[in-house]
Amino acid sequence: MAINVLPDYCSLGFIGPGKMAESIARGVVKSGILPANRICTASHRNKTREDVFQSFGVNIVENNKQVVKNSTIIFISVKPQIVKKVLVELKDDLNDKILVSIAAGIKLKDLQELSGHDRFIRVMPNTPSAVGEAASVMARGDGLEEKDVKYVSDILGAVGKIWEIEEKYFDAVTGLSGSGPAYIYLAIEAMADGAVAAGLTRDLALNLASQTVLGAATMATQSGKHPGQLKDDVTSPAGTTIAGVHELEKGGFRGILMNAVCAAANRSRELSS
Ligand SMILES: NC(=O)C1=CN([C@@H]2O[C@H](COP(=O)(O)OP(=O)(O)OC[C@H]3O[C@@H](n4cnc5c(N)ncnc54)[C@H](OP(=O)(O)O)[C@@H]3O)[C@@H](O)[C@H]2O)C=CC1
Ligand SMILES: O=C(O)[C@@H]1CCC=N1
Repeated sequence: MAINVLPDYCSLGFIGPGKMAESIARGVVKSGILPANRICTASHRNKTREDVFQSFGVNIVENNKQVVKNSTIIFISVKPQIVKKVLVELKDDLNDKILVSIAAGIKLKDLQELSGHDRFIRVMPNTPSAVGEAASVMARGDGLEEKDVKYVSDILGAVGKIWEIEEKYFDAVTGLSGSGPAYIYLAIEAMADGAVAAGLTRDLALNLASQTVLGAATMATQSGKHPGQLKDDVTSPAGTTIAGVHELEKGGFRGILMNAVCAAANRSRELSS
């Protein structure tokens, strides 16, 4: 897919040099939509985070206010509990900047009220942004021009897939795609553990488990078949797979995954109250 390179006057800043900011910044640089020298963040307390961002060319500036000054598009990438503090701190410097909040649970209405700024887009990304495979959603605030939304959409489109949705669905999305990579990492680790128990080396087991998840996800997105059909295609009568599926069903695998998504969605709801 061709990437729309952002215009020269666009630059990107991250308030909060954490894991999610790093994933987006890495994906952006990898995609070529914006060079690393037009991205900045400020280190907070941890020098290691500074080193991580600098290792792929991102500028480290003195403080959050400097991030705002240097950037046309600013990602608020601190923990939800810190959002209020940074917005109050930056309130007087925001002017015509485009703000993007990725904080779980914090509503557009509150972001706008806390900052006195209405050019806000709320996004729920996920960490596969780092490798160009994010699943992100966005909802726009009141004061944005169409071109502002397009810049943000182009950035998120460069690091994966992006859907614009109604804000009321954000908690469910957070429980699914925001938190979901962690569920899958657990599954990869556990499948590899099973294979190690069955005699494989750890290295081969992890490689096979990861590639199996990648292959299955690619089938689910590209084959046009329902996941139930894809599962049926793997399960031969009286074969190995149905024996494994039976164990998963006895353990309540599907119910557990549903509960995990609902629990994370509920936690997102709690963060907004
Ligand atoms: N991780 C994920 O997969 C996803 C996260 N999100 C959202 O992204 C946001 C960040 O999460 P995540 O990256 O995991 O968290 P991290 O803890 O990795 O990142 C938060 C960063 O903000 C820094 N920070 C704290 N206070 C300030 C401050 N006053 N000014 C500037 N920086 C500050 C922290 O520094 P220090 O540690 O030194 O305090 C840390 O580097 C959250 O709101 C989360 O809901 C959304 C989708 C997915
Ligand atoms: O765990 C969290 O709160 C964040 C939001 C979604 C993924 N990570």
